[in-house]
Amino acid sequence: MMAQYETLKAEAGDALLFYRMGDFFELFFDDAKVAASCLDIALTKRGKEKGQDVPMCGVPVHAAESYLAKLIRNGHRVAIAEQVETPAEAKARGGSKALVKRAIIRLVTPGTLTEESLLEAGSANWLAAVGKAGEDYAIAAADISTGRFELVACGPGDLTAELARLDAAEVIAEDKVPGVATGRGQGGFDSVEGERALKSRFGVKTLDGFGSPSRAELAAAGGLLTYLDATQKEAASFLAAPRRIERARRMAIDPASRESLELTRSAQGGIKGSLLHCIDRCTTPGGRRLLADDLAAPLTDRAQIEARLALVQHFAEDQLVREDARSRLKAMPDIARALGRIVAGRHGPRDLAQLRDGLKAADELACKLGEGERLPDLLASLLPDCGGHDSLIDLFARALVESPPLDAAKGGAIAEGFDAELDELRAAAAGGRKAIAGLEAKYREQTGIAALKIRHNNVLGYHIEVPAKHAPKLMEEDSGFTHRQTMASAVRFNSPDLHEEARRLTEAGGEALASEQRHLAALTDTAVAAAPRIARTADAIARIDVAASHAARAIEGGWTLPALEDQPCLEIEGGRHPVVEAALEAEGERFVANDCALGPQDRLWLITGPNMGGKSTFLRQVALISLLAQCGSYVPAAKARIGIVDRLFSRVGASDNLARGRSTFMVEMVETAAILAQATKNSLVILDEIGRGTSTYDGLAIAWGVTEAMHDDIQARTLFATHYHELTRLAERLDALSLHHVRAREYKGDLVLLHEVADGAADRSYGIAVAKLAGLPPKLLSRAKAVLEKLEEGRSQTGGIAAGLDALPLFAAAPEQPEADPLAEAIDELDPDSLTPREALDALYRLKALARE
Ligand SMILES: Nc1ncnc2c1ncn2[C@@H]1O[C@H](COP(=O)(O)OP(=O)(O)OP(=O)(O)O)[C@@H](O)[C@H]1O
Repeated sequence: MMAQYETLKAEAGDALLFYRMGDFFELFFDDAKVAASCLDIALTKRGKEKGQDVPMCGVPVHAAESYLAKLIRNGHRVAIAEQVETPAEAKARGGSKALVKRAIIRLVTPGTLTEESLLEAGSANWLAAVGKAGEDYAIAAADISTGRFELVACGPGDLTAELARLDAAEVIAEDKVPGVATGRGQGGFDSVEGERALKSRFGVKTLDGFGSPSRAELAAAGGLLTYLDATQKEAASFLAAPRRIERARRMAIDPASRESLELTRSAQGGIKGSLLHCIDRCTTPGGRRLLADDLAAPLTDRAQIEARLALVQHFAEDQLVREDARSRLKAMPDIARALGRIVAGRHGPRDLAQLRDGLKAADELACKLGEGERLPDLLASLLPDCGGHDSLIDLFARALVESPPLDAAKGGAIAEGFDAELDELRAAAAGGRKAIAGLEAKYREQTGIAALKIRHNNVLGYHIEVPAKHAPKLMEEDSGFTHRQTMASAVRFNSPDLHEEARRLTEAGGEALASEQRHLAALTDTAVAAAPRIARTADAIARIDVAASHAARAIEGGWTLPALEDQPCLEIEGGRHPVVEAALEAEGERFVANDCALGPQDRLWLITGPNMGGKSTFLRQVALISLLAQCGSYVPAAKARIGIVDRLFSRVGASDNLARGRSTFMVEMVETAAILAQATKNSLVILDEIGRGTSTYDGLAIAWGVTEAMHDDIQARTLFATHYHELTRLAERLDALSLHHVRAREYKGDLVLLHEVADGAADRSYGIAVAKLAGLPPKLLSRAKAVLEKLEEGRSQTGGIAAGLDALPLFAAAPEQPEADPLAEAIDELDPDSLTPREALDALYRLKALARE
């Protein structure tokens, strides 16, 4: 057995090996130690290897899924080694000592799950493979729980952003990829292999239909498909045809910006407190997954965005349509995930019934939605995808009982009347059960033992059981009963009649079960054959759900339909931060709405004001409103006109993140450098106190430089919140920069924060007033005030830290013209092709002389 174990373990590599032994999966050696501590189960030992105890632990097969879930969540991969023959087969093959054959039937990894219990209903579960060809990178991503398959080409610099968008459960690559934590794949990361694998999986002769993927994309697809084959073994995995994602048609958001805007996860790491949680009013898990996708990748194509918005408007403006659609959606099963399990062969009869019910509901929803007049184009294009499954629905409706069992093992999934032969077998089995009940009554009467029972167990099958004290009667030779087993308090018997009835019953039952299995297999085949179409239906339903969710959220929050523009403008009236507003509402407080107006003439807002005044909130709300609009959602504002944003950057100064122990001044600078390198005229940049994580002089100098660069070179729409009041001097010189502040008032010695954004710079910083709000001791505060007065006195005498800046040649930011270089000019004038050897030698002497000068 150990030899067999070693072979399988070698195949499993770094995955934990679940070695099937009877009703348990056992783990040995280091695997056992790792699993026992992760699962908090007992570590025991079994036998010896080279004189040492062999550590062992095990989990029962029937409960294996929950243990698997825990291991996977903790970052482990698990190889499942099953018995692939029965002990009887092993005996027949190799005698009584023969070892049952085992084989790894699946490698369970975070990115290749299909089981309901191992997945989160509302999030996609991506496996991403990184491919490379020359300097080009690409990602092939698959979610086999729903069949989605994407190819994305990207440069080395965009890779992390793209992986952050996917938020993959597992990332694999052939070699280490800079800046990305990846697992080892199973090879196949080359374009030739990728092309072959794609062609063979989708049965096509050319890849033109998939938009002719690049070499890097093919390499990624090759690695991905090889990994799926290696982990899924014999089981199929469902993949729709690959979709090539054009990055240019999505808003680029780098990982740091995603984090700082808390799009799909809050700063604490949970979904609560994130934008996604705040806007999600989806009623289906598929809708919820698509909403998360949409938020992670807002569009940049105006027509596409407007098409989505028109669908939301359709639902927003008609309460009846919206509510009817939402209540229908709410009752729909998750057909995408059911399909994933069916194709993988890890399903039960209930999954087939989910398809039946889901597809029927989808069809009915489509009919209902189709009744409306003047349907939005997007809806008109989605409706046909919702239907077309009539024959499958009809077949499944006839074949399956209303609510079939999870598991096919005990039968009872196929409906009565579907197959006359099956009905007969079932009737025979039922007759058998009745006959046995009749026998029980008959024997009680015959023996006069009221406590006589006919029971069933796996060892004896059907048998007669009487309390021990009555046993002698049945033991008599001519009693007609045969003794089978004596226990402490009861004795068990058989009888020829019972034996005969039991045989008939078992036979009929067994045949009925086999017949059910055949029907279920045929239904499964039908579903698998229709998989691509069913997946399209699931996609269409998800899109409808997302639109209805946006509409419901908009009505709930009084949101508005944004207008989109191709020019880089950004005009928001009465904008609100949806997450902060919801948090305030929960405490019975009111959010103060604010306006923002950025355009080519006024594209950089410098915002000052007291701590806690609402600067960060304002910055983020502007970013979130733009992002929501480009996802195709209404926005929390009274009015919004949004010029399409190609890239969104959000940076928070170092000290804001120090609590999490992640950000340092260095990271802040690296990120600022990234913005300067990547932002364009059409980007939206949000800088929250950049430069404050270092000494005042250095910080101000950097903030100053960044402001100038954003204004003069990048020219992106920018909001910059800062405590460096000295920066406000830039307003005099930079045309497209304007000053704003969050308002505060001191009332009877206390600070009142108004959270209103107003024009002009803040008059003072109110730092000490905020410290008072925070409850610093009065003695300390009066000392701080005294120090401040001294400092301010000093500032008025010397001009403060920004003294001397007025003398700075601000507009000499461009490097000065270098002095003319006669030597370079002389070399430049030479035309080597037209020189004779003699002239060339002369030229050389001339140049040497020039160099000496
Ligand atoms: N528009 C608003 N209406 C009502 N309350 C608000 C508003 N904006 C912010 N607040 C409240 O003020 C708190 C602080 O806001 P925020 O973090 O944006 O301030 P800040 O000016 O960036 O502060 P700091 O300079 O210390 O980082 C928020 O948590 C919120 O409770």
